[in-house]
Amino acid sequence: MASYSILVLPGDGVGPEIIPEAIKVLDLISAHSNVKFNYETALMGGCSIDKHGVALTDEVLELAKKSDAVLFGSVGGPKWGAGKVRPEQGVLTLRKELNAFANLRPCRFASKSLTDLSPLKPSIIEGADFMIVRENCGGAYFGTKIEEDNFASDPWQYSREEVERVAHVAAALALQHDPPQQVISCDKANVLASSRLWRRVIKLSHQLADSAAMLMMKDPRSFNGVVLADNTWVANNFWW
Ligand SMILES: CC(C)[C@H](C(=O)O)[C@@H](O)C(=O)O
Repeated sequence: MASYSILVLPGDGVGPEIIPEAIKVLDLISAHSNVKFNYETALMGGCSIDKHGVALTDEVLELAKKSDAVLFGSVGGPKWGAGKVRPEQGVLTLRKELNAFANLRPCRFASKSLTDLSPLKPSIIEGADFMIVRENCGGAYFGTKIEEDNFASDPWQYSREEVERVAHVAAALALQHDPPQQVISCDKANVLASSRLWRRVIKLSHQLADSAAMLMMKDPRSFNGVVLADNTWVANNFWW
């Protein structure tokens, strides 16, 4: 029987509520297959700040590196604010240190009965089924920041290699379907140099992010397939 170690980081807020449900699903998979999961639980985020003064301790980072997978809930909350030590530092460090450069965010309804819960009308949202592939280790989140009293900067940078590797993930997902699904790359190439690099590297169909966001609300089914976007506001704001 194959056995995998999973580091469980429930985090803050809704995390401790949803993670036990996710573990029930994993246990069910385990009960019906030849796979066994071994869980170890640790702190990350605001709960770690409360106990250790940092969002992610070196010990937990080491555990994450040694594990086969990390199951993470959520971090942050008004209690911790946006001071020098922030819960979000935990998840950003994990993404970078584990090189988790492709963040998959599905947009689909597991059951038709759930469409009534959407803020969009069922007639608009029914049948929407796309996967947002968010680049997860670059862009303005990770450039070397300058933070002074009267000046601040977050360089929004990408290398060709960073764009290529996430584009390969998007393409691999699209190619799992027969015929292959469309891949739409969303950017701000009318303003950002880094977006124009994306367009030079990725020869696909492109959409400006602002019009894409509007179309996603108006006609989400037209995005069915794979939607690729960079790490910063583009993909983060598509997540609804
Ligand atoms: C917790 C935070 C750093 C994170 C992000 O902005 O990437 C979250 O909002 C998300 O979208 O996964």
